[in-house]
Formats: sequence, structure tokens, C-alpha cells
Amino acid sequence: MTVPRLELRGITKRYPGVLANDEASLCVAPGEIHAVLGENGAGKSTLMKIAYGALAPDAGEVRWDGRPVRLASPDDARALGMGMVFQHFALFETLTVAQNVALGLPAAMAREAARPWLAPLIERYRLDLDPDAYVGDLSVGERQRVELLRALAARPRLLILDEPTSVLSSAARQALFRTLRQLAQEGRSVVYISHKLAEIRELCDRCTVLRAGRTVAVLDPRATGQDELAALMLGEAVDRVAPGGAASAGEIALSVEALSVPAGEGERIGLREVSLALRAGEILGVAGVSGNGQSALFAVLSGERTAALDDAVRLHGRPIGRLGPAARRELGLRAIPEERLGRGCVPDMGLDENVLLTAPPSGGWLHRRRLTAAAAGIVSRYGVRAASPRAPARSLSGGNLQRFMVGRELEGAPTVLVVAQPTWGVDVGAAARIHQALIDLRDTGAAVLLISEDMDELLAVCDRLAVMAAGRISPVVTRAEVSAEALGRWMEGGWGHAAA
Ligand SMILES: Nc1ncnc2c1ncn2[C@@H]1O[C@H](COP(=O)(O)OP(=O)(O)OP(=O)(O)O)[C@@H](O)[C@H]1O
Repeated sequence: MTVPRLELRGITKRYPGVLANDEASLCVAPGEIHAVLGENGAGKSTLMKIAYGALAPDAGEVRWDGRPVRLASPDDARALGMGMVFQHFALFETLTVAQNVALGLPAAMAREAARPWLAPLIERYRLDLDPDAYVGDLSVGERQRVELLRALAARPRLLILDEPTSVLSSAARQALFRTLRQLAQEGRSVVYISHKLAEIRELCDRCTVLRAGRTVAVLDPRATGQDELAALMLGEAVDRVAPGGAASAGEIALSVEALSVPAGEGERIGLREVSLALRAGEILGVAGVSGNGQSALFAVLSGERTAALDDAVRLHGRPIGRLGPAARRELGLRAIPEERLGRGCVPDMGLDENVLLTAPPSGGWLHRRRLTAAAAGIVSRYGVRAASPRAPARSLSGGNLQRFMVGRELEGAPTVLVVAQPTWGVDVGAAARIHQALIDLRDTGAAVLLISEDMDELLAVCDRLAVMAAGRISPVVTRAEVSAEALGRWMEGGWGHAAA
């Protein structure tokens, strides 16, 4: 039998009130693409941080090439030949792509020497990045690709990817898969964490399933059905989303008219002549590869960025272009951004205090007990795993924080909801619950604008769809009229001919 490249034995890790890993194990062979699957909070990230030396286990052993190793820090793991792409970005915004890559390389590799082979590396992995661009000017999708590039630059013998495809287009995902298969053929190992069961079945040779911190199965994902995989990780079957009756769209609830805005901080593209009318009682999807103006669209609709003129944006017919987010919330508009930490939540504040962020108390009085009760309500209704309703936001697993934020905004009973990538990082069970919640909200007559890169998600819940490309928006089509080819063409900005 070949010696495993990486082996984790009996790993236990306890946080206050939570047993994140409970004698968990993982065994990855050379040249293998190995999936780690588990519901939100199952302990995947914790286990990976331990493998990568970012976290010390309370008990258990890490083995590399058959020998026990003590990893005091990620530097030790990198020195062995491990690379990792984290779910949350750890990039320097004031530095360029090339500088960020150089900083990620082991000191032994000449840093300046990175420059000449960087462009071919970007080309080879189809990462579509400018080495001289400042990371601060890049979109979320592009930053994700910088993280990936940084890991690949060190030529790792084992690469851990924590939900790498959540912000990739399907073409980029296929390119990534080709790359990962190539890495595996070269004898390198890949550990692949994802909630996307279809991807795991397409890409991975083996799959370790975690439930409540324990390893409950190691299997061949290709020989296991999707429903079976979901049931294994959740311990129960997943409810199917009921799309509900055909929506009877009502009055225009939110609209922008020929709006152009320059690219904001952290954006490459702004909005170019965007007109959009969202109606009550419908879910309108905005598809497209991130970095094409979606964040500018989100910002001008949520009020994070105000327009020069009041009537550039209208809510229920009322000009609101110059109103900020709080004033728009008063008028019934809620917005859920794609970045969870920092923008949607204050990481060091408790969940109860985070409720306060978008629901300030009436009369100016703070009732801590009421806040805690509100947070507890969201925690139970949206199945959020948290040590308590007062637990700091940063102590939640990524997917659980996303559930909490979606729940918090839905509880505000908005008449208009603008939401970006609502199921980024959530497991299949929670994704189904969030989709159902959006459909239920629509059925109450609310208008929902869903900005997403996930075509399956858009087709599952939207009544009408448009595509964003290069800061422009395509014609809007109903779900019945949608063709995958047309959408693909539109994502390249080619609706001039398509619409004719
Ligand atoms: N720094 C921390 N402090 C307290 N609890 C934590 C901390 N980090 C993680 N936890 C808890 O440990 C458990 C496992 O979290 P982990 O992030 O490993 O889950 P995960 O499987 O990666 O989830 P997801 O799919 O949502 O990313 C969760 O209950 C989480 O709340």
C-alpha cells in the first residue's frame, strides 16, 4: 500500500461550548483528489487549519509521508510542501498581485524571480489577472483567483482548497478542474472542500464525510448518489425546493433608469447605462461572472453608495438615490451583501449586537434581553449553529454566519430585498432553506433581486433573469425563455445580436 501523503489521526479540537473536531481522521494518498464534505459547522475548516499548522489540536496526530510531524505554524506546513487557499481572503490590498504572490512564497525561493514566470502561470491556469493590478482594486472573484495563484506559485505537493469555486464562473471552474486533475497526474495531492455535491462527484477520487466533528464515512463519490451523499452528511434527507405558483408580478418596486456610475473602491467596473425594473411579487435574477459591475449595482441599490440624483433610483416610485442604507431600510428595502465578515457583520460583536446593526431600536433605547431573544429566534428559525445568541460573529463557521445574516434581513419583513450570493458557502440543506425563504418572501408580495453566479440557483428560484457583463445589463427574460447558450453568450456581453 502506498504511504499516505497526509494523514490525520484522532484529531480533537474544542472551542468554548463547541467540540469542533471529535477524534476526526483523514487520509490523503499521493496523486489523489480528496473531497472533505460536511454540513456547516461540521468541523471541516478546523480540521484543515490543523493540517496546515494554523491551529494546534487538543489531541491527535498529523503525519506527512508516513512520519508524525509537529506543525507549529503554516510556515512549517509550507516547508513540507503544503499549500492552502482559505475561504476568507488574506491579501494585502495596497500591494499588487505579483507582490502578493511573492510574499506567499517560501523565503528560500528568490522573491523577485517570481515576476517572469507569473504571467505564464496565470495564463496556464486561466486566472485572468493582471500581475501589476493592485489587489485593493480587484473584485471578490479576482481576489479569490489571486489566492489560488499564490498557492500554486509555491508548487505544492498537497494543495488544500476551501470552497474554491464559490466565486468562479463555470468556464473558470472547468479550467480549475483541468488544472487540479493535471496536478494530481503529476503525483500531487488535492484536498477539496466544497458543498457542491455535483462538483465533488465530477472531480474527486475519494470523499471523507464529517458530521458533528467526527469522520462518519470515507467513500468513492462517483459511486455514491447525490441524495445519498447529502443524507450522509446531514443525517437526514434534504427537502426539495418548491418553486411555488407562477408569480403574478405587480407594481414596479425598485428601479434604476439609465444609471452610470464610476467603479468604486475595490472595483474594476462601475455601471454603464443600467436600467432595471424589479416588480413586487417576483424574483429577478442577475447572472454573470463577478467583477462585471455587480458590486456597484448592489451598492447603489442598498444605499451604500448614493447617486448624484435622487431619481436615479426609485423605491415604490419614490426617488431615493441620495438616501443612505438606514433611510432605505425605513422604507422597506433590505440588502444582504456577499462579504459576510466586516460588511454584513461586525466579527467581534455578539450575534445579538449584530441584530442591532440593521434593526436599530425604536425610541433609542437598547433592550439587551430583547436583542438576545431576537438573535435566538433567528438562530432557531434558520438552523444557525452557534454556542449562544451572544456568541461573537467570528466564532461561527462561514456557512452558519451566512444563515444568520440571511435570517436577520428576512426577519425585517422587507418589501424589497436585494441579495448577493446568498448561498455562498452554505451546505445543501441550508441552501434549500434559504431558497425556500426567498420564494416564500416573494409569495408575500415582496420584490427580490438576486445577484448570483450560480446558474443552478438562479434557475431554481428566479421568475425572470438578466445578465451583467462589463458594467451593462442585458435584456430581461422569463425563466421559460432562458436558454443556456444565450446566457453564456450574454455573459460575454454579446446580447447585441441575441436581442436583435
Ligand atoms: N474561533 C472559534 N471560536 C469558537 N468556536 C469556533 C471557532 N471557530 C470555529 N468554531 C466552531 O467550531 C465548529 C466547527 O467550525 P468549522 O468552521 O470548522 O466548520 P465548517 O465545517 O468548516 O463549516 P462551514 O461549512 O460553515 O465553513 C462550529 O460550531 C464553529 O462555530
